Amino acid sequence: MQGIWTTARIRAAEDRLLAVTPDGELMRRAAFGLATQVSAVLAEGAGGVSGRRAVLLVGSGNNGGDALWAGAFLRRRGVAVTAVLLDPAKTHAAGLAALRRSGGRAVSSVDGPQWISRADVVVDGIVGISARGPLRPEAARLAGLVEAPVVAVDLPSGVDPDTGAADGPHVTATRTVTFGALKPVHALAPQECGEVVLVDIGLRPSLGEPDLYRLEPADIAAVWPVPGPGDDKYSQGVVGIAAGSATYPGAAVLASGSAVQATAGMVRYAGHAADVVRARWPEIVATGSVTDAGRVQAWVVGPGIGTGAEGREVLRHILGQDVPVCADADATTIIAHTPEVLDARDPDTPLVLTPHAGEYERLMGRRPGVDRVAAAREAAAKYDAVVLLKGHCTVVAAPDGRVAVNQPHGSWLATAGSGDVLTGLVGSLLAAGLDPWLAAAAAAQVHSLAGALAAEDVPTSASGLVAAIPAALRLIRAVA
Ligand SMILES: NC(=O)C1=CN([C@@H]2O[C@H](COP(=O)(O)OP(=O)(O)OC[C@H]3O[C@@H](n4cnc5c(N)ncnc54)[C@H](O)[C@@H]3O)[C@@H](O)[C@H]2O)[C@@H](O)CC1
Ligand SMILES: [K+]
Repeated sequence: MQGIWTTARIRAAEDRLLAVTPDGELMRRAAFGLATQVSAVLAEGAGGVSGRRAVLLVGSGNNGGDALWAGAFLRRRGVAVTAVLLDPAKTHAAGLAALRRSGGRAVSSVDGPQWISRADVVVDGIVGISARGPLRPEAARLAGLVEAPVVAVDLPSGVDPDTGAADGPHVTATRTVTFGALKPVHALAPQECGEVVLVDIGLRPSLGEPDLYRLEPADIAAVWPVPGPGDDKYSQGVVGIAAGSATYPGAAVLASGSAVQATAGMVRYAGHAADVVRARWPEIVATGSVTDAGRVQAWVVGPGIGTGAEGREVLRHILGQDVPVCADADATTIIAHTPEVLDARDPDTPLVLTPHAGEYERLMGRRPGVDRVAAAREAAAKYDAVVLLKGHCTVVAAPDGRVAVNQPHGSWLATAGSGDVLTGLVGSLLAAGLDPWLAAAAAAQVHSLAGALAAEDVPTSASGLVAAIPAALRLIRAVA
């Protein structure tokens, strides 16, 4: 699993490492890695390195120092380097001296525009992990003039390092070069960061346990259930799907189909869309009611069941079965409006909730806000459940504090019925006995990958998503 650390933890680790490292050594390592990446962007975008023009946007902190030192390294490779100093009196002195010694130029922000307009690459050293809030007006004005590819130092300035919030003027980078460890911004603001490159500066041993995680293909491949020689249809876990209605059978077909595609075990369906489900997926054992569905190892409940008395009874029955439950869509609304249905649940039985922002508001009485990690954690604690908070970057929080952030593959999942597919994936993994946090996080990753594969650069549908699940799993197993 890829670890991610909050800036407070990073700074504490940096302090420990700085105390045992020669002066300036960490910044030198960071700047060298940065210069290598700027050269690569020049080579790709401007067809070469020597003779190309780099402009550094330099703020008052060490982030600007990194940019200046990188500028000195770039000079050695024949790059024409101009530093635009946003706050000349507070510029990192050693970095500026190094740049000047190497033959680089420094100008004030008044002269910035003429250099920015001719740049082949712009290096964003405005602010790093110590800053909060959007770009100040002068930096925002200069950043707004940039047309060349941008390499962000540590993070795109103006984006919040710990929440990824980009709710004011900010830099949007082609590539972000970060040092020592990934910070939350890199997982939570992928569009602003562009490609993220991690430069090792020797920080890892000082860091301790991560604050957040991102599953890598190998993590998913390691836990995704595949049948072994001793398996039969029951031994791999049977998932029950309580979804859809006679009028709206779509949710039932999508959630059930997703479960069929995800794992090799058995899928049972219970509800008013049994005929439609059976016709679309003949391998499913379908009945009209949850009370005669037969034994399952996990339940998916909610999409399209309605929020009235019948839906409430279905949910209450399922929560009382002592098997893991993924409660989605209408089930979330029922829980929000009549939390006493949760009394039917044995507290030791895993529950996964999968709210989008609107359902989150119903559950918690407030919008998730900019700190989506904190929002998911709070809901997980309140409901003693794994909470999968949907969004461009899905956040999965467990009641024990573990948080995973999903890496999106485009925005193809913004399509009707996409959530039903995700629920089916979560349910089939719960039935296979996965840890519920891992099940939700792995399902979210496979879901977004399936979306990208189904779309292939043109919009897809939820049905396309269901069809692409095997391809997503094949790809994950291939790259793991
Ligand atoms: N500490 C270390 O060991 C290392 C730090 N490194 C670099 O140092 C950076 C952190 O440096 P600093 O702690 O000096 O902080 P920053 O470079 O993030 O700059 C903070 C400064 O920016 C100003 N500022 C705050 N908010 C602002 C805003 N919204 N707009 C404009 N200016 C604002 C403040 O005056 C503050 O002095 C990292 O991001 C990384 O780039 C790297 O060199 C690796 C090693
Ligand atoms: K920056």
